[in-house]
Amino acid sequence: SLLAGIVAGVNAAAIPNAACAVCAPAPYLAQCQDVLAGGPVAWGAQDVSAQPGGAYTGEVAASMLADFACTYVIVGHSERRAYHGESSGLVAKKAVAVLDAGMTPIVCVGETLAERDAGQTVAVVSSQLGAVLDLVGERVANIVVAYEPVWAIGTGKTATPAMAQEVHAQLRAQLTAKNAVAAETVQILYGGSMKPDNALELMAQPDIDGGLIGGAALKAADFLAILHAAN
Ligand SMILES: O=C[C@H](O)COP(=O)(O)O
Repeated sequence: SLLAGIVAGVNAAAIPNAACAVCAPAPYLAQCQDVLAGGPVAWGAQDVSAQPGGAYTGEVAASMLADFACTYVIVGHSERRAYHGESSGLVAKKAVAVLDAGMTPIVCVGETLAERDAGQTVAVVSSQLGAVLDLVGERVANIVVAYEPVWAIGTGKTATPAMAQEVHAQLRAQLTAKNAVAAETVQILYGGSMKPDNALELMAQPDIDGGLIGGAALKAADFLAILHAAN
């Protein structure tokens, strides 16, 4: 019913200047394909194996996600890094696996509260993004970056637009140093308690190109309100 609500809302009103996708847990991707194929809402996965194939029981290879016509795959979400011990090196391998399978990785970076308080925000996110940039090479144009301060995820605490823009500008500069042409079009999303009432101000920032929405995406009306803010 969530997918149907999103599709109905996207079809009901013109949203010419924004695009959206739903990234679902792997068991629901067939359902995403059934409901969303041929429509304006793309879909993708929340994680992937770094291995392209082989005997890795329980893992979901990028080729399997491609079988369900995923456009996007989130890699390096802070919950994967924190609860599953994923290193930036592993996240980079996952990004490459996604690209190799013809999909777009959404590469998440972000600092913890302790890291921010220690003045390490830029060093942390630069290191996380740098590991990916080192491995994807000239395919940097085909990635999406998501800045998600860990302390803002699911907490109701949102980075102020100025705080978020500061980090986004830093990430843009890092992308520019890698490939100036690609950096102009790589989307940098903000995630962390983005809601209908703060989305417009966040996305008005010059280097915030959209949102990676968690809790607010679980209500179609809120997701659609954020999409209209993006538009
Ligand atoms: O992937 C989404 C992020 O974890 C943001 O979650 P949130 O909007 O519930 O804070």
